[in-house]
Amino acid sequence: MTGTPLWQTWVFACSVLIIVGASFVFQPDLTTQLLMLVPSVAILGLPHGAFDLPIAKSLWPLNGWRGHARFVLLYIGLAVLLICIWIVFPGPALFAFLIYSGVHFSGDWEDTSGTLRWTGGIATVGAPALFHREEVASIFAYLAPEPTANFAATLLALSGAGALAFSVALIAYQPSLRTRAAVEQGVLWIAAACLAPLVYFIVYFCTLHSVRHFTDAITFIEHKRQATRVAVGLSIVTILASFIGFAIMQKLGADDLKKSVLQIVFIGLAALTVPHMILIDRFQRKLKDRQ
Ligand SMILES: CC1=C(/C=C/C(C)=C/C=C/C(C)=C/C=O)C(C)(C)CCC1
Ligand SMILES: [Fe+2]
Repeated sequence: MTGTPLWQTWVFACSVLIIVGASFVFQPDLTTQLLMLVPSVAILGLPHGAFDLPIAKSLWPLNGWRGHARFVLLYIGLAVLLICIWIVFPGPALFAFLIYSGVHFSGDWEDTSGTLRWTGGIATVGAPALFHREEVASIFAYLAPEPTANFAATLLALSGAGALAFSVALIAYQPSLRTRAAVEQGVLWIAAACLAPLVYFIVYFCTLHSVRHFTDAITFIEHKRQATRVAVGLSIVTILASFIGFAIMQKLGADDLKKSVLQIVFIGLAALTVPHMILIDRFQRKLKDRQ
């Protein structure tokens, strides 16, 4: 976005530096990565989704409680529909989710040249697959049949390689592209290379994507206090629910249960992010029209 504050780049770069430093002494296994993922996304990631209702209000007139209820029902209904679609067609659903996520994340570099915007979008999902293809494939295998999961991870790795080569060439030959976006994407690649895929995702999602969305949303929505209270409340409920869920999971120690909890976390996240992505993309278009 035009006038994106520079402190956001610093927050991201410093977070990556600290986490990469910490990863030399502590390399978490998948269960620990999940234990880190849920509260981090709840504390730093979800608030950007919790602003969706006020954002919707700035886009459409949601009159009275009926208007609000209609929006919430549509939002949750769409998420439930997507969970059903995922259960019936897990393979195509995973592909659609990855493509839509890349498009959504490319919005983080909306104020930059078209090409760097797209290399950034592809890098967000392709970079971890390029360096840790096997690990990404095994996470995807919780979400879709194994051959599809493998294929998706390989395709992501190839797209990541393409995006990396293309952006390096672009930045080398076009000095005008040596912008803040180029620095952020460089940091993103370092994070993806050095960190486990989920840890990389936590750092990118929480300290760049979410911070950027959150700052834009808070600038434009009305009733900031009320919206912030809803966002904090939602995060607290999610944190409590996830801790209780994990405590039960650890106690029971059942392998199948662990798998189903993983599926609930990822498919639930995927389903909730689709109505969020549609809304945010509309919101970003509106912001662009205003400028
Ligand atoms: C599961 C998974 C990945 C993809 C996550 C995605 C695609 C998340 C999208 C979230 C969205 C779109 C949030 C919107 O605000 C990675 C990074 C490849 C690493 C391996 C595990
Ligand atoms: Fe988002």
